[in-house]
Amino acid sequence: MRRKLAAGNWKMHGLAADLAQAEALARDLPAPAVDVLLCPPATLICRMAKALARTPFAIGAQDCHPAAQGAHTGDVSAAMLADAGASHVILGHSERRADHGEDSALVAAKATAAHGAGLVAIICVGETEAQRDAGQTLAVVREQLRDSLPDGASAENTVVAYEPVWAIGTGRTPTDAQIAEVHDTLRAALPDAGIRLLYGGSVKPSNAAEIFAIANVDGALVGGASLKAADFGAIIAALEAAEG
Ligand SMILES: O=C[C@H](O)COP(=O)(O)O
Repeated sequence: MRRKLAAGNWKMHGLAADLAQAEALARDLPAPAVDVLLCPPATLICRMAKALARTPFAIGAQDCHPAAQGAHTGDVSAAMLADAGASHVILGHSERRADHGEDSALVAAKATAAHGAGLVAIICVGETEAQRDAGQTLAVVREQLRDSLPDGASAENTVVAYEPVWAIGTGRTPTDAQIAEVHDTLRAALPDAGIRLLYGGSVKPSNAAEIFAIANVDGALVGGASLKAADFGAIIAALEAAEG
């Protein structure tokens, strides 16, 4: 059985003062029945790792460079993230694919680097609205998954997140049937039955229970609602209830 995972992606939000949100969450949920991961901006990884050191909460990063080191101004390697206290790294988020022109081959190279540094790679896939309207959703996510997963991907080192681009930060979500269709498709294509499959895109306290009841949804990658301890705590509680 796959243990459920609630992952919060703070994106480019968060200053030192916001660490209080993470500390409040850890105080309110001293022993969550699901795995909980917080992915702050790189500037806060070290401090958040220290603040949450004696809690069950894991800390993740939002990207890494595929190389171990070198002349790559502004980039951060997987080993540096691990050194700072991260255990996970989000890769191939649609915002990076769009903003930085990252393709799936680069995502796979980054995932290989993450695995080499002992990090769990959270690999994101998802269709645009135009691709969904054109009936291409399943083909798009299958191709992204095939090309983004590195050799050696396993339950221990990889998580996959399905994030429809049009649902991110919009308040819109796919229907339960649409989520189920994509998750069933991804599940069938994964090389290891233990790899967890998260849904991401406008998950909030009011829709979390419904989404977590869908087969093959092993948790969520939460953006905006992970910034407030109360909202993320409510989503974690919904996931715990779904875990039964
Ligand atoms: O990584 C998280 C996703 O992009 C979802 O963001 P959102 O919950 O703000 O829609």
